[in-house]
Amino acid sequence: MKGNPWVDPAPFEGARPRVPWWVWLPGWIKLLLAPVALIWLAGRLAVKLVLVTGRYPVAVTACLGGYIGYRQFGLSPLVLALLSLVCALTVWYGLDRGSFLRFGWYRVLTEWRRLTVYVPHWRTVMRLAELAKDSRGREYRPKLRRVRSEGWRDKVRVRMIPAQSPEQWEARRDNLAHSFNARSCRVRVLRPSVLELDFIHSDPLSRPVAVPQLAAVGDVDLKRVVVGRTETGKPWRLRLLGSQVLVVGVPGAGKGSVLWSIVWQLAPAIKAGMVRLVGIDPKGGMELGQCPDAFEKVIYDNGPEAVALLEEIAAEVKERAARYRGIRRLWARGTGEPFTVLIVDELADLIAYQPDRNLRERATRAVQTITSQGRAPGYAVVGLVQDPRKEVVSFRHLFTTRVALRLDEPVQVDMVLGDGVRQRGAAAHEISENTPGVAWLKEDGQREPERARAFHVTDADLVELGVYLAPATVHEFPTSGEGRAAA
Ligand SMILES: Nc1ncnc2c1ncn2[C@@H]1O[C@H](COP(=O)(O)OP(=O)(O)OP(=O)(O)O)[C@@H](O)[C@H]1O
Repeated sequence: MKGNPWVDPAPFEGARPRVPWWVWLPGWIKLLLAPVALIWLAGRLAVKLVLVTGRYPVAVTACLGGYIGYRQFGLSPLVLALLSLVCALTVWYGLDRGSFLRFGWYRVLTEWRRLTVYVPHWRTVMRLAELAKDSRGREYRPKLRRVRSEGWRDKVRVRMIPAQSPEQWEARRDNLAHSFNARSCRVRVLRPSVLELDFIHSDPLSRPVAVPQLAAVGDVDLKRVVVGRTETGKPWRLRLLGSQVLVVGVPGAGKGSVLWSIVWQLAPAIKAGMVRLVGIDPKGGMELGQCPDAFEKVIYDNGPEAVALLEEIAAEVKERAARYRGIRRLWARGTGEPFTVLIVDELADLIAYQPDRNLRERATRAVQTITSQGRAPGYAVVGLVQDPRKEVVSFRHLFTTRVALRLDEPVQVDMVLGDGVRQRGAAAHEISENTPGVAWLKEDGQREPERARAFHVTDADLVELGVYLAPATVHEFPTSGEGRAAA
């Protein structure tokens, strides 16, 4: 026999079976601990049952009610009760659709989506999206908390794992949206380590929002001027008193509708003399010329006249601020002086594209004075811009309310709304061309951006506005002699 027939076996590479620690305890200790373990298990089961009932109240009530009804009364009364329930729900839907959806349908939808979409796929998606982590043989997985469906979106609360940051979730918004069959996903931070994900299924702002009736009396809250509707169905309230507003959007994005929605809502106050509008439209009056009666003064170019108007307002701001000093901190209607809104249709034409350097610098200085000092003495600027580049509006930070309508590039969203706002879901560059007037809004001091659509102010509405604001023509009453002669 040649050589040694013995071959070394390959080293054992299988994982050793992990056995729970209590298996090694002596039998008598196991016996002693058995009742404690049973009580602990029963407690866990009770907690689970409470959680399931809390998460699926409609399903649990329906199943339990159905079962008890069947045991007590039999099948026919149960079918009859079901039919009556369907009739009652139909009547409820017919009488008050809003409350039916909110308190009925969306609750059912919440439970359905939780059960069929989020719970079954949560673990796999977290692992594949690398949002779950393994450390020392233990898996750390983000916890799925409350789910609320509102039809057009699902709000899903999540508890992050230790050492995770919201940015990691923001970087995976698209992955999450596709994994859970949604059109898009937004990430909001609720409190430390708790996030809320919005899974968007449809656009509640796809239809234009009609302007409301013109109010007859002149009581307008200048801190909450309603200029449209937000995607949650609430009014879009724009702050004018104590704020400066910058509206940015590509041509055709609907800047005109934001502008005219503001004027529309201010109309009663303008008529009552509480608000004064001043306008500059460097595009030759294409926009503001549609309803000149709304303005006390309006200039249709970007030349010396427009600059003189800006300087006149800047001087007024300084003069009024000097008078208010030590007396009041913010304009109020009790002062008897009108609140002034300066509307500039294409701000860049005045402060960036103006070829005359002297005029450009004077205009820039005046606009800076009004925006930086006009808050307290009751002056608001509504500046509309197509191009948000830095050199175009170098003092964007002086505008405390920014409105981003449809934009071309993601970087423009950061320029308008500020750094990090796009990551929180404000995708103004993704607004569809088919929904002009839809915008992302951000006010200083408010963390989360909001999505809204301005009222659709049609040409017919502008005619109505013009008639409403036109100075009353006073016809001389015929004297009795003339009256008789005419007769
Ligand atoms: N809120 C809105 N709802 C529905 N349609 C709108 C809305 N706003 C604007 N539109 C429609 O979109 C088109 C472009 O609107 P608009 O002229 O206001 O855009 P713009 O941004 O002012 O454009 P430009 O910069 O060229 O003046 C118009 O046909 C208008 O009817």
